Parts: sequence; structure tokens; C-alpha cells
Amino acid sequence: MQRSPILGTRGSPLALAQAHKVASALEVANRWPADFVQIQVVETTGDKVQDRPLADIGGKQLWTKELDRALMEEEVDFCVHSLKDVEAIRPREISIAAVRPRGDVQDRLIGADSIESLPDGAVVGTSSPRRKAQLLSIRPDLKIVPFRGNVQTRLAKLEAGEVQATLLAGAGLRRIGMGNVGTPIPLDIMLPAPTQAVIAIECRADDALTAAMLTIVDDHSTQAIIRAERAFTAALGGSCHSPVAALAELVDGKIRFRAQLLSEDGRDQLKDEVAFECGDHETPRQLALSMLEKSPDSIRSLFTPG
Ligand SMILES: NCc1[nH]cc(CCC(=O)O)c1CC(=O)O
Repeated sequence: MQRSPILGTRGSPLALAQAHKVASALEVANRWPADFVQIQVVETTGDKVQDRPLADIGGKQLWTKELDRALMEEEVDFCVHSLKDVEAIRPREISIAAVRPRGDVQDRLIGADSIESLPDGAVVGTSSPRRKAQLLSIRPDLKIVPFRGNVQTRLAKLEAGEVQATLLAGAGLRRIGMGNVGTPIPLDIMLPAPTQAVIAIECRADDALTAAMLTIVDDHSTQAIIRAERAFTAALGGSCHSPVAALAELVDGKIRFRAQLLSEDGRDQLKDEVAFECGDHETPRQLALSMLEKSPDSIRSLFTPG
């Protein structure tokens, strides 16, 4: 590549940390000089609107629309995203060219040592329907309040006493140098969001040169895992209102897949687990459909299976 490639990213500290990680990986793999990759910040609707629950303003496009536009108009060559924030079905013109090795998949509780030790009726801040439902399923007494802003803002609100506790992804905390903050919650209590802890790099589907350049930093095991998790969520037809958790892991060359669907109040829930070969997208799809079929209305009404 003659000129510096241009990387598009959101401007939050977490997004910038991820962008710098990807830029360094590319520079090392291609033997480019340090800072050869240009980082261009693109503000998204999700960044601009901080005072309302995301579910009220729209779907996950909140984090992708402006970056997609910058990519399609060739202002940037590729975009770096937290894959968790990227909708399961993407425009045909854009493809995931590479994913980085998955980070810490566990969520952390901040403000208390454990969920059990939170005082009766404690106020917990989270805007994630999944985390809310998972908490309420074991602690129906808790008061869950909407809690937005970037990771630093949320920690400052917690410090100021707005809430007693909050939950954040271990992966995000580690990436911004706060790997020692909070207590990891066991996976059997809090299964992560599909594709949590995965950084994805997207480029224009017709840009074979950039795609080939990005392949160097692609992690094949993580690809297999996220393809299974995205096949599952695409079949569910969930939105950001939908409390859903899923985790694919490579065990002895096969995929171990755990999933959980919950009602918004956490009173109803379904858990299931299957194992299948890498590259099998039909089994996670069927799992999604069969879980929905078994679900009560309180869960099924939150999805639009396809
Ligand atoms: N919704 C914001 C967001 N998007 C990705 C992460 C964490 C990092 C990741 O999952 O890759 C976070 C913060 C959080 O959930 O604590």
C-alpha cells in the first residue's frame, strides 16, 4: 500500500484504545513504521445522544450508521468496532474482514463484592436489558436504573453515589487499562452478550486490496466463534430491547455453545447448550428457533425470528 491506510472509529476512550490496538497490530504485521495507520474519529448518533435510553432512539445502527457512511464514501478504508455493538445483519456492501482474538468474556460487578452481597433493594445502574434481566432473575428486589455514558462517565457516576453498583465488560475495562476494576461474575450467573469482547474490522465488500491487507491480523478461532454467535442472533431477530446472552467456545476443535433468553423482568428464562462443528451455522440457527418455540410470550414477544 502506497499511502497510509485510514482507520475509522468512534471517539470514546474505549473505541480509541481498540483502534490503536488494531493499528499497532497492522503496523507490526506489515512492517510499517509506528503510527503509519491514520486514525480518523467519526462521531455516531449513539455518542451524541447521551440522555435517553438507546432503545428509544433506535437500534444498534446508532453505533454504525455514520461509520458506514464514512466507509462507503471512501473517507476511511476500514472501521474498527466492538462487535457487540454491531447489528447481526449488515448492509451487503460492508463485510467483516477480520476479528482480533477474543478478550475477557466475563462481566464485572463494580461497587460490591458479589451480587448476593448487595443490600436489599439496592440501586444498580445498567442500560443493558440482558444484564438487567440476569440480575433480576436472581435478585428480584434490586432496583435497576438506566445508566449510560462511556466507561469513565459511568464509573464517575458510581463514585458520586448515583447508584450502588454497576456492571461492565471485563474486556472493555482491560482495554482502557482498568483490568483490576470490579469483580468478575461467574459465567453461569451472567453469560455475556453475543460477540462480547471481540473487536471487528470492517471494510467495503468490493475492496479486495484492503480485505487482503486486513486478513493478516484476522484470528481464525475467533471467526468461527463469532459466526456461530451471529447466526444465533440473526435467527432470533432480537433488537436492543431483547435480553439475550450467548457464548461459543472452542473445546477440542468443536464449538460449545451456551445461550440464554430472558423476559425483561428476569422472571422467565430459558437456558440451553449444544455442541457442533466449526462452520456449522444451521445448528445455532435451529437452537434459536427451538428456544423461541419453547419460550413463554413474555420472552417470545421480544423477538422477530427470521
Ligand atoms: N455498549 C458499550 C460497549 N461495547 C463494548 C463494550 C465492552 C467491550 C467488548 O465487549 O468488546 C462496551 C462496554 C461494556 O459493555 O462494558
